[in-house]
Amino acid sequence: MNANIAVIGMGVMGSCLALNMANHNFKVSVYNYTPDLTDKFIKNHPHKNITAYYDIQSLINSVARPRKFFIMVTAGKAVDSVIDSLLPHLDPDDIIMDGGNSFYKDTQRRYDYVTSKGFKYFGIGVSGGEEGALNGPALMPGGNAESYKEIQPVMEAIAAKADDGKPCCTYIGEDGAGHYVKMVHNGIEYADMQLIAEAYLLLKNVGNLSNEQISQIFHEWNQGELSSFLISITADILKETDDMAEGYLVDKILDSAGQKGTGRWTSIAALEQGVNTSIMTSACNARNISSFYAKRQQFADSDLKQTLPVEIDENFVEDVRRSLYTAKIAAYTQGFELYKSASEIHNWHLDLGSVASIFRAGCIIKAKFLNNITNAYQKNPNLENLLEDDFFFHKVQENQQSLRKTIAKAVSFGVPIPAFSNAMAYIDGLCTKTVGANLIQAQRDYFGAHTYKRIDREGTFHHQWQKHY
Ligand SMILES: NC(=O)C1=CN([C@@H]2O[C@H](COP(=O)(O)OP(=O)(O)OC[C@H]3O[C@@H](n4cnc5c(N)ncnc54)[C@H](OP(=O)(O)O)[C@@H]3O)[C@@H](O)[C@H]2O)C=CC1
Ligand SMILES: O=C(CO)[C@H](O)[C@H](O)COP(=O)(O)O
Repeated sequence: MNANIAVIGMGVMGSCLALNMANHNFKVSVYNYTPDLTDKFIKNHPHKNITAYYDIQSLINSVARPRKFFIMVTAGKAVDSVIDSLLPHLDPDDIIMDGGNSFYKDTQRRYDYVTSKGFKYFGIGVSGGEEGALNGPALMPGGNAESYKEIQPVMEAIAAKADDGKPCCTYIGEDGAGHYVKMVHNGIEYADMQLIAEAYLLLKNVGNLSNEQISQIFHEWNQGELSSFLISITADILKETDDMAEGYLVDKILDSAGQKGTGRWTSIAALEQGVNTSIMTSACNARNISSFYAKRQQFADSDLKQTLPVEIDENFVEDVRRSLYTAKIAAYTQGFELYKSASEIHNWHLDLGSVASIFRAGCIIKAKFLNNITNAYQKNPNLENLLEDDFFFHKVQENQQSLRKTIAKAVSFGVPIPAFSNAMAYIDGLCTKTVGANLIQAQRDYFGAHTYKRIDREGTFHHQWQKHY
């Protein structure tokens, strides 16, 4: 068979992507380094456009030139190992693609390595989970620009389609750009999920609402400006009854969340770049503190926490909704600031409007709201901060009092809401002329002669600080 493409890695994502390609009439060769997974896949999903191979040489021989290999294996050493197994057998201009959640610096290294051998390399961000991989994910390809035309037909065919029919796939930029964009997508995903979890906690613990009531609230929110995949699945999750015992499943799930690393990488990249992604970082930290489950139970049983009474008025649920929307705007603003900074540092020329537009369908953070972000960057591709766009400026102006009220109630009641709080602190930090950094400058100059800058004249100065006490 002269296949159009080979998919390597028959795990959850690789097998679904292979089926998606085959369903779009591409001839697909599939391979997994352990044969059992390949056998299982072929047995469960026989398809006229899919052929399985059990040795790498036969797999390579089966693909039409320039050959295209889509690797979908566990991120890390497995990717290097698959690349090394391919390289000795390739012809010039053959293309290796890595669709896993690889760290973008690994992708930059692999891009240089594979390109130096005369072949082409793409790091492709894939989002949408199992369902997206099968029926249409959002795809973020980064790599050799001149070879993009070779992979574009298959990528655009399998990608999700937004409401305007456009594929949720666009060439992102050179080397690690695609994986960088996916990494920050996941950072935003962490923030979105944490904000939703905080809204849930407030409705449950402060509002004293039942799972059924909260599910209905999320379902209603999903009909309006908060409409998104994550809000819709939250409404479903809260309504789900346990299949092993009485009651709701969500109440039986351990209150402790793990993480594979992409959210943490986003925060580290942001700190390296000097960009504030406090809402994403607070989401990572919230997962961290959730994992100290036993310690939290111990402290909760002590009377260390002292709270204040809270009055709930009839606007409480609407205030939580407005808080969630405002904080979500702040989280995306931080994410897109990070993209802008990375684009300048790495010379990627990221088209932020296109990035927002490919998140409109297929991916985990897909949301109605992404149309507004796309519009903002279409109006002004050089927008420095999303809050400078009229739409977002007015939304934050209209809704922020709700966020202030909600945070005050949560703090009084002792409900931890780090993402909401960081969103407010970010907005206030941006909108405040004096943030206390004059004192920080003075302290640095006092203890380390680091010098300081003045408001009334150019230059840097050092002062002989006196001990007054
Ligand atoms: N699941 C999701 O929702 C999403 C996942 N991703 C990313 O996609 C990638 C794959 O994820 P997923 O399909 O969920 O993971 P799975 O665990 O289902 O599959 C992993 C695959 O990698 C193979 N593999 C593991 N080690 C090696 C190795 N040393 N050499 C060759 N192949 C190896 C496995 O083969 P075997 O089982 O035989 O060891 C299997 O085919 C990851 O990078 C993940 O982060 C991206 C977006 C969404
Ligand atoms: O990439 C994804 C979705 O976009 C994956 O689901 C990702 O693995 C989720 O990250 P984590 O396990 O750290 O929550």
